[in-house]
Amino acid sequence: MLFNDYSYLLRNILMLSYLISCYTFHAKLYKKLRNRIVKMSLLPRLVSTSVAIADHAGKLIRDIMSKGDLGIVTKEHAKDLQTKADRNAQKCIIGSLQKHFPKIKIIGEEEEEGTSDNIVDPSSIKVLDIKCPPEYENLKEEEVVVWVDPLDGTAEYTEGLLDHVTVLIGIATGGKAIGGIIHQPYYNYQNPGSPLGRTIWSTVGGNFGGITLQSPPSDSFIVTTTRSHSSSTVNDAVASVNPTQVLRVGGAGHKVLLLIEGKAHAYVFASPGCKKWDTCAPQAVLEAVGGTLADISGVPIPYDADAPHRNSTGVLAVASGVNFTEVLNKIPEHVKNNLKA
Ligand SMILES: Nc1ncnc2c1ncn2[C@@H]1O[C@H](COP(=O)(O)OS(=O)(=O)O)[C@@H](OP(=O)(O)O)[C@H]1O
Ligand SMILES: [Mg+2]
Ligand SMILES: [Mg+2]
Ligand SMILES: [Mg+2]
Repeated sequence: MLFNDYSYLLRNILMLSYLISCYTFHAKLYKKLRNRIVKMSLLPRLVSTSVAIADHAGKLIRDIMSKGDLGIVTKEHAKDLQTKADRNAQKCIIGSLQKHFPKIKIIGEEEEEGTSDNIVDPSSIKVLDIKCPPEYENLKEEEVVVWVDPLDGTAEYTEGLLDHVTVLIGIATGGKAIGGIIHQPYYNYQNPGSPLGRTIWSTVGGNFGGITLQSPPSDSFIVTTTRSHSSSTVNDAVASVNPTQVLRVGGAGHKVLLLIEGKAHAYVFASPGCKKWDTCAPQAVLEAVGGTLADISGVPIPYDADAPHRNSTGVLAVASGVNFTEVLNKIPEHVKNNLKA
């Protein structure tokens, strides 16, 4: 009896000391990671944090779809949809960015403000090997504008075209896109058993991760454009670059991923419908891999805080290795002028 009491006590002491050592180990590891994050300069810290935030927003988007009640409402017109996933993802992204970077200016697609629930936990932030170009080493929060599209490809989300959906967090300073995060919550959803979702990140002039750059075929010229918002000007612009194939898909994030993975040569959208939160992150990722994104006349898109939200002069982008000027020179003057008017 006495022996049993002792062995019981000993077992509990051993168990307790094991738990304490586990806790101490994890607390030390956590502190070490936090210190590494805190010591990083702003841009890599913002990119690392935004990767965790975008991953979390992606989980919210999948949760809402799996529960089945999308809470769809229309915004400015019948084709302009918003779901509970757009709203919840925006609240999570803005709330988390504000918590970690209180002085940066954040511009999101939806009206929702950041909330304190669903804030990304600091322990989920991984220290990524992000290169900060020397000119941004001393960047301050006050100099940064972050453009957020919490769910790019809402119409496609509601229609079950899930690989068109992305979460976009674009980082800008001095009017230029300098960092981007594109999270694709349903990447691999048609390959059961493979890990679901992926996150691509970049710093312009630095490095990128989460994707393998592939060249598009050299014996064709594949163009990607909108699937839901065509017009005669949109179609004239596409036809003018003599495509061998046209991929009509949703989302600016998704279209730029097609350019990076060698599935399309150019993204041609001669329409004033796309916004800065659609293009900032994709542009930063595309430029980091050697591609180009500008307006339909080749003029750089400005990303300052007071820039108009709408990309009223359209979008033209090419994959790495495709000559932007050659494609631009094929866009007819009437297309460029229609968008300037
Ligand atoms: N007013 C207007 N005119 C022309 N085109 C427009 C307009 N509003 C939105 N769009 C295009 O519709 C697509 C979806 O819009 P958004 O990216 O803003 O929405 S969302 O992020 O998917 O919620 C997107 O195009 P694609 O994703 O390329 O199909 C937008 O560029
Ligand atoms: Mg929208
Ligand atoms: Mg969008
Ligand atoms: Mg959106």
